[in-house]
Amino acid sequence: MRYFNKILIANRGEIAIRVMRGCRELGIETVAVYSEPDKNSLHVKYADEAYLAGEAHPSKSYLNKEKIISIAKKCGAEAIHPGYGFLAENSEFARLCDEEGIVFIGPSYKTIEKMGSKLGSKHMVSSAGVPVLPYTTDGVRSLDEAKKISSEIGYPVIVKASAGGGGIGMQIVEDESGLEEAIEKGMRIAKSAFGDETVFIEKYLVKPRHIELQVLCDQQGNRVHLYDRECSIQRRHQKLVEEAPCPIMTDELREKMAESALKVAEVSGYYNAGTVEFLYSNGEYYFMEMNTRLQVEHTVTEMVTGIDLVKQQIRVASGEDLAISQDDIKLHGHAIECRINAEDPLNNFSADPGKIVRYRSPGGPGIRVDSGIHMGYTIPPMYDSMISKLCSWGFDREESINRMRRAIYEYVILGVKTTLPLHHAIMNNSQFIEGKTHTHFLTEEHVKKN
Ligand SMILES: Nc1ncc2cc(-c3cccc4ccccc34)c(N3CC[C@@H](N)C3)nc2n1
Ligand SMILES: [Ca+2]
Repeated sequence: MRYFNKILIANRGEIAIRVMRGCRELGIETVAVYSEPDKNSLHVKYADEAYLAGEAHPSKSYLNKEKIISIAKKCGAEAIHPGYGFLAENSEFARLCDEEGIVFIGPSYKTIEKMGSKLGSKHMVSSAGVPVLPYTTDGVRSLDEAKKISSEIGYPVIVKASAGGGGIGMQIVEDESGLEEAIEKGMRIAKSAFGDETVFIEKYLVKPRHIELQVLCDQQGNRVHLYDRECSIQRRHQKLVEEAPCPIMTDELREKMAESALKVAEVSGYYNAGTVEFLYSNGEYYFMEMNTRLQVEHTVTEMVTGIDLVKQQIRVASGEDLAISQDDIKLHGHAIECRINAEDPLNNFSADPGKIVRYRSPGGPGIRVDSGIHMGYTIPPMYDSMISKLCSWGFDREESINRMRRAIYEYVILGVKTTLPLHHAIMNNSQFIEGKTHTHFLTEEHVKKN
């Protein structure tokens, strides 16, 4: 079954190739869009057709909604897959696609808009009984009110941007004396980063774990979950290592979190693939936000369930019923993903673009490499520094760690500095091996000592 004749992939790098692979397996023609510096990149070579979207700066190319839609219309693409980042969670782009009669492969623009507000989505899910941390339901409107609510919540508290993402603008407040400045700073950053200064306050959890549930819904109200992922090893809110399933998950906790995730999908009228993010601490979990896109780390979920999320996205976007029921989805083994970034971990992770002069990717049992690079490729400086995702699957967590160690040893990328040495250290770190990861794992000295 083809679902569509032609799909335009409005992205670049590894995720553009990943989506094109799903299309190719379904016999669907692929259209790439590219910026000037990307004209010789792999995703352009891989596609059946390719069109120049514009200059290097994303606003002129990968974020140029009108240009992308006009290319889709000109080449007869019936649908657009946005990947992640760029326009993936841009409700205006999804609305424009609807208006032009082009299928946006993702949820409705109304759902994207609803879940884009941290405050709005908290209200919606908490009234449906999904656990959330105590928070200022109407955002912060006055300092006095904020002081009153923060003392009720109990310090430490955290100030967050409602329209925000990726932890931008977050301010931790240890006691009331720091509240006013934190609110002012949070509002200023929220205004400049998201054009919306709304901030809210919630209870701050010290060293929580980041556990997220993958959901997949069709347009007829059928919804399934594809289990959990743990993404606690982050640096400046950039995930570095993700794994499935979560190492500390119990059957009881999983059942409750999956039920909550499906409830979030239900009340938000969600369809297509989505991820519900929770923070976990001391046996309790709390809804954080819902990501209305296919995520970078969808790979580990695919490896432990055997389900191709991109092909399922395409299927439900065409209006078909879900082809799988909850009983069809079984967890098998354990998978880990290491994000390989062209950054220097010993120089504050500063980006290190440049030409790849030696490249050999690993392989063998249980290894998956999703990358957009090749020998001789020059990594451009103006895009995200992630150049490859190294994934390993094992019968259990221990085997998946051993295979990841082997793959890191085999992986040769010369010409740019990368995070490979950091991943080597993490995969040999006793705390990680015991599954005791939390969100401040990387900030603690022990990783550097290894
Ligand atoms: N109420 C409350 N308490 C502790 C938190 C701690 C973090 C956090 C901060 C730094 C690294 C993290 C890694 C995994 C999961 C969470 C974090 C956090 N976020 C939100 C955005 C995400 N990238 C990090 N929100 C938090 N919220
Ligand atoms: Ca998010």
